Amino acid sequence: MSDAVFLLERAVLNGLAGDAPLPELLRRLAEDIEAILDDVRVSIQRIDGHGKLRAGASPSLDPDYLALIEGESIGPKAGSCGTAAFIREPVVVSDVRTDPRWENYKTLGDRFGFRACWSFPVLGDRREVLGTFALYRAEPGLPDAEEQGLIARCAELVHLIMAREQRQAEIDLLRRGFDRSLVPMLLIDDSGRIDLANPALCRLLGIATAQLRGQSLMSLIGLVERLEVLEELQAIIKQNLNWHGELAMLDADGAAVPLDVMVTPIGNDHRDVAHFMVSLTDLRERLRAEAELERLAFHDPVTGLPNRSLFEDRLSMALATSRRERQHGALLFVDLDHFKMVNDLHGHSQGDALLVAVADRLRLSLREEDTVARLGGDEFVVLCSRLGADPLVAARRARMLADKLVAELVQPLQIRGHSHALTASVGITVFPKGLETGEDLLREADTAMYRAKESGRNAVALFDPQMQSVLRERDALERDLRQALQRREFALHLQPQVDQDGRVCAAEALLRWQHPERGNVPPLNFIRLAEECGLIVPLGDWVLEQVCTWLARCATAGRPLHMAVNVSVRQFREPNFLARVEQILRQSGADPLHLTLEVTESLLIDDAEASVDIMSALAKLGVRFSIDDFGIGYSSLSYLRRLPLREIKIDKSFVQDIVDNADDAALVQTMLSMAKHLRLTVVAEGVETQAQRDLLCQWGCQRLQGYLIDRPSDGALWVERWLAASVAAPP
Ligand SMILES: Nc1nc2c(ncn2[C@@H]2O[C@H](COP(=O)(O)O[C@H]3[C@@H](O)[C@H](n4cnc5c(=O)[nH]c(N)nc54)O[C@@H]3COP(=O)(O)O)[C@@H](O)[C@H]2O)c(=O)[nH]1
Repeated sequence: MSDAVFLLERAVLNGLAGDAPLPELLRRLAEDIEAILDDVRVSIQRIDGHGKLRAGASPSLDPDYLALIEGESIGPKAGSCGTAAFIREPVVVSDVRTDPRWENYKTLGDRFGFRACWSFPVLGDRREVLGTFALYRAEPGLPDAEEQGLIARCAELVHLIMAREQRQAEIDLLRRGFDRSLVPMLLIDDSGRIDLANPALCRLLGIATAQLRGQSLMSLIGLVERLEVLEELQAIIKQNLNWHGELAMLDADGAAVPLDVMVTPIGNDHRDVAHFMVSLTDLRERLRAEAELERLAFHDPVTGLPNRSLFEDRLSMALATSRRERQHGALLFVDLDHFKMVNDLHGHSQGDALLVAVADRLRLSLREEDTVARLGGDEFVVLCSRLGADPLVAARRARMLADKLVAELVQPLQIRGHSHALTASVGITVFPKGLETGEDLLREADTAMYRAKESGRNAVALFDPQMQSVLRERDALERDLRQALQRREFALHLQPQVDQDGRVCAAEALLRWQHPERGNVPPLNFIRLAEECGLIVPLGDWVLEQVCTWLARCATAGRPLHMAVNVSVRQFREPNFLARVEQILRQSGADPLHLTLEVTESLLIDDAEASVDIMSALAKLGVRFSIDDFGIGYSSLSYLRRLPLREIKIDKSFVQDIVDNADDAALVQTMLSMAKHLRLTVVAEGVETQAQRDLLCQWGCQRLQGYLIDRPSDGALWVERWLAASVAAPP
């Protein structure tokens, strides 16, 4: 018998080595066992994933019997095989007629000619049940000792066959998963050679599987990272650890593909690391999205230039570097002159296109290491580092650069069929000076830029320490200004306007600030500041309320009079300006026909459409509009025609020289003739001499205002005098 067993084993091992299919191996084994043992019928069954008995190899059992037990569930009373599979122990039944485990099948023995059935579970590597190996005997009884030995050995052979099959199935499943996975994967050996690469990886790199197999993983990694990766891999081989990191691999065209990489060492049973599983995630999309998010967060959407937040970051870095390196840099604040006019005249998309062109010009005029950013609107800033160790040299270089930028911007720009001639005002500040912050520098450059604007635009101004004290003074003035309204430090003066016969036809309200320490602060020193910090809005309301109260008082007293109030652009642009004027008129009881609002030409430059609407609404109520300081700003006849204007005021700078300067005389005459054509009343302001008055009257100027007639004086007293009829009224 032992020879027979030996032959049996050899046959099975040969079959396994020869890759014979499982059904054939099982069938051959069953036949060989039946040939060795007398009067036995062999049954080998498999257990499927649902715990059901499935046919394996049963060469001599009745096919009808096999059909009956096919698909039977395993359980505690499921015959010898079903029970053995269930309890994972041999079930040796000497007589199926009487054994309780055959209770449900007891007639089958007689019907198919067997009485004894000895069954052995076949367990897998993880002690899972793979199948059963059973011997049926026609007579009742138990196996003798020799048979038991043979049966145990045969059960092991069945185990070998089934376990190999199971392993193969698992390998096939894993391989299919590896091949079909969308995650790019590689299997490399401990020398870094690629054993397997799945199609997802081949697609990612554009390299065929055959080309990848046997290639070194290092050859796919960029040169720069190669050494680092090699060291890391050696470390994980030693320590048998996972590695997770990011690196770039080269695709078929040699382009670097950024990847998230997970390397898992695969040890064998002896815990020796022989292979590594490498799974990869393509990071391109994520990096693109991150880059886009960053671009949106730190760049201006119109020009693509860095925005304020990125610029402030670079500025503080540049400041720190300059201090460390004892070098000087400069910050240039570039503001386009009258840019709003482009938006108003040509629309916002033209304005945007112009901003893009300006950004390009600025970029092209600078060194690569310089930064140009857009802070918003028509404001650009330029940051230049390393302009020299000497602050004076740095200032000179910054000035040269600013002159170059101004000259560049003045060159006409052709945009969508329009030629734009821009000018810009540039403020410069050099750094470092002391312990100033980036915010301080921006304020300094801004202040210098305003200096440039004041000097007539299209100019460059350098911030100097003197400006610093101006800045400090400005801050102090702003603090005082904020308290001045509550402390009732403001007063309103009135200055009369007369007709050619010297009769008073109106009075202009002029604001005065009586500061307890500063004394009389002239409007020119605080109106712009009040505009910048928004205080002009409550202040303007207060002026309007005061004037309307006087208007109502004069009308009620039977001495009605026109009064003119200066309205600043900031005040006019308040969303509720129209409603506020209506409310003040209503509450005071003043007649709108007696109120004139003096606006400046800049109101017509910035957002003219909105101005037209508000002015028209107020004009419908009867309020008159006058263009103040006419002639010094941007005058466009087309605007004048579209606005509900009643009056223009010729600026005193023209009036003062009409006697001696032929050009100014000609200009004033032109203004008068234009006003006549447009049927507008003209008020000449700043009339100081009789000669000026005579000329103006001779040229047809209807109204005059100036020190010659009367100086501005306390409004309340002036009104009292007017009511007492001691001021001449028109007939
Ligand atoms: N938004 C507001 N602006 C106001 C208000 N009150 C005044 N202002 C503006 O401040 C500017 C300066 O005003 P002021 O110092 O009062 O100067 C005015 C007159 O005093 C001055 N003037 C008048 N006659 C003569 C003259 O013969 N010679 C001479 N050298 N100056 C003279 O001119 C100024 C007239 O102002 P305006 O007609 O408005 O131009 C001034 O621009 C005001 O707009 C306010 O309440 N709100």
